[in-house]
Amino acid sequence: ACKGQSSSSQTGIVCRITRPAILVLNQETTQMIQKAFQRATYPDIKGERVILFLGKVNYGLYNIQISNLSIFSSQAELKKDKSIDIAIQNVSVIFKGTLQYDYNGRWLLEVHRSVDFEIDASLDLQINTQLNCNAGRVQADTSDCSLSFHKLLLRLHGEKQPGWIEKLFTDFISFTLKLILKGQVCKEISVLANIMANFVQDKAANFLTDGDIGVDISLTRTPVIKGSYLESHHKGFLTYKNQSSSFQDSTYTPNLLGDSRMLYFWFSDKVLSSLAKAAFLDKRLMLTLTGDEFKALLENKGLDTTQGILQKIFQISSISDSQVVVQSLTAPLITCTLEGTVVKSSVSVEIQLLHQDQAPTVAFSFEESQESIQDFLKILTTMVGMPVIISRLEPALTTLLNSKGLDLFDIINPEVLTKQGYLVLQMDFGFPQHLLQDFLQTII
Ligand SMILES: CCc1cc(Oc2ccnc(N(Cc3cccc(OC(F)(F)C(F)F)c3)C[C@@H](O)C(F)(F)F)n2)ccc1Cl
Repeated sequence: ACKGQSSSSQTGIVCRITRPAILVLNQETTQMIQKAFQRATYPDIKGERVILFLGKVNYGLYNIQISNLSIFSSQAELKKDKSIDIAIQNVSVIFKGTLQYDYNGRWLLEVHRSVDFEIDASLDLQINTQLNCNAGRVQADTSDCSLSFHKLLLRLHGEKQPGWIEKLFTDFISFTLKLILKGQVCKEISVLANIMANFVQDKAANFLTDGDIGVDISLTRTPVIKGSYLESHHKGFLTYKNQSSSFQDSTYTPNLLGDSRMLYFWFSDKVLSSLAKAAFLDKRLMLTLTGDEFKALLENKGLDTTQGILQKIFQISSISDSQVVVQSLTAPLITCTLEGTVVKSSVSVEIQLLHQDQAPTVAFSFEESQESIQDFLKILTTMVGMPVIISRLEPALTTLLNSKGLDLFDIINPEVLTKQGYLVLQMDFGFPQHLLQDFLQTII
């Protein structure tokens, strides 16, 4: 998936992240950079130089470790059709280690010295991240990563050291050290960026999976970066029992979404319909009410159970040993319109009598074909059926999404808008402080 331009007729879901969201996510940048510096390893720096009056000197900086790190500020901005540019100012880091050097002194006396040092560095980082598509997954490319140093000072512990060391450090060692720092830190940034991209991809796929029902969120094109937003385009195809089904003609165009809210999700209603179809195939679209529940529902909707057809239903048996089974007979068809979401499905309602020692028997069954009770069915459906279904569906979906960790996210003022052929979710979010911390702890 993804090579070359979009086969946008295959796009079922679009995720848009706008500049306000980038600013919130940028607050997490410093933690990521700190993690990159901590993960980086700093190899020993060895060399030999001929020093005036001393002859050949062998030196080495060993066991270079970070002893502390602070980051002043960072900015992130979206560069149209190019990258997400992250600038980090005033990273100040102190390295500790041991400097060892030896040379042949006067009268061929061998001199071996080992002295602890601190290197005090302060630098800026510039990371221009490109988002690519690799086998249908988002890939972050942070190879355009540069460090610029304001300060790089060597401090030696113990008694006053000879001046030539300072010069050696300034003229040679610091050059090598800058190269090592750039190479190691930028490598770790790239590793972390791709760990994050994989985490989001896998977590997103998990969000959209329950049992045998899943959504194929492979990218259908390289993520798009504009001045005020970035967005990813996903197939949105249904996978049910590991079989994938596709659909055509989704009509996504960028002007369907705004850029004032932090997060937008565009869903073609074909995605919703295929999910409803999977739920139907998975025998999830059925509801069983006890006779008492059913009666109470009718009564608190003001229906008189002592008249007409209801009277017939409730007189035949002691209501407590009966149940009402409501189920879809066909896969529901979901379409989105300006007025709202329309669900078309034929449904059967059966009133069954429960018996001690045998399977329930059907006392009444309603299907939309019966003329005589058409009006009654209409009333029953709108006044009782729909509210009951919705009142069961909401907690079920909430439980499902919370079981995936949605409740970890601080979602602000979410809105659901339906238009002809698609549905838009738009929201702001607060990034939960601990979420990234907990995640970074899991990365060694
Ligand atoms: C769960 C949201 C979602 C993610 C999808 O798939 C992917 C895959 C890779 N990246 C993304 N991005 C969008 C996005 C926005 C908000 C949260 C989110 O994931 C998550 F945080 F909720 C969790 F799953 F980790 C993913 C990012 C993509 O847009 C970008 F920026 F990389 F280009 N989405 C497809 C549909 C839906 Cl509804």
